[in-house]
Amino acid sequence: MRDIQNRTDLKVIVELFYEKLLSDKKINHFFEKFRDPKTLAEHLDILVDFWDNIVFYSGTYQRNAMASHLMLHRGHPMKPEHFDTWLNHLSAAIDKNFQGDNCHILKTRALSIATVMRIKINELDQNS
Ligand code: HEM
Repeated sequence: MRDIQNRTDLKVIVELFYEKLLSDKKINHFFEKFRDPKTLAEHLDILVDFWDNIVFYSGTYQRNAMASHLMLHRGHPMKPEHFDTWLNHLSAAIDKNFQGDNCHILKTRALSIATVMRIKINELDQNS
């Protein structure tokens, strides 16, 4: 198996990742709007930009992912088990087709961003 090399590879990963998220009852209530193919396609393009920026320093993602999730949490509370499920599906989607340093970078960054997100959500809950 080869390593993640470009945006096409990242697209393969996010497509499989979202198939997994949408078919898992433990987490799919967050993702219902992405059952619409056009909404999903637009979102996956944003995710490819996000990971392209992290793995290949492309400068393609200039939005605020943290703020989106803090807003999401108000309507759909994000619990520790949701983060575990999310991370497990991401790892599985990578491992299906790829292995190597870039896979490791992507997984490590996902875990560290998820950890910061959980801390910020916790702070938000304590201050409300
Ligand atoms: C429990 C875990 C998570 C859930 C349930 C979740 C769910 C979602 C949902 C529903 C959206 C769409 C928000 C919207 O457009 O209204 C979204 C966007 C996004 N998520 Fe997550 N997420 C989780 C964790 C993460 C983590 C850990 C990362 C990064 C490592 C991440 C990266 C992103 C990015 C980049 C977007 C696009 C934000 C934008 O529009 O710029 N997510 N997420």
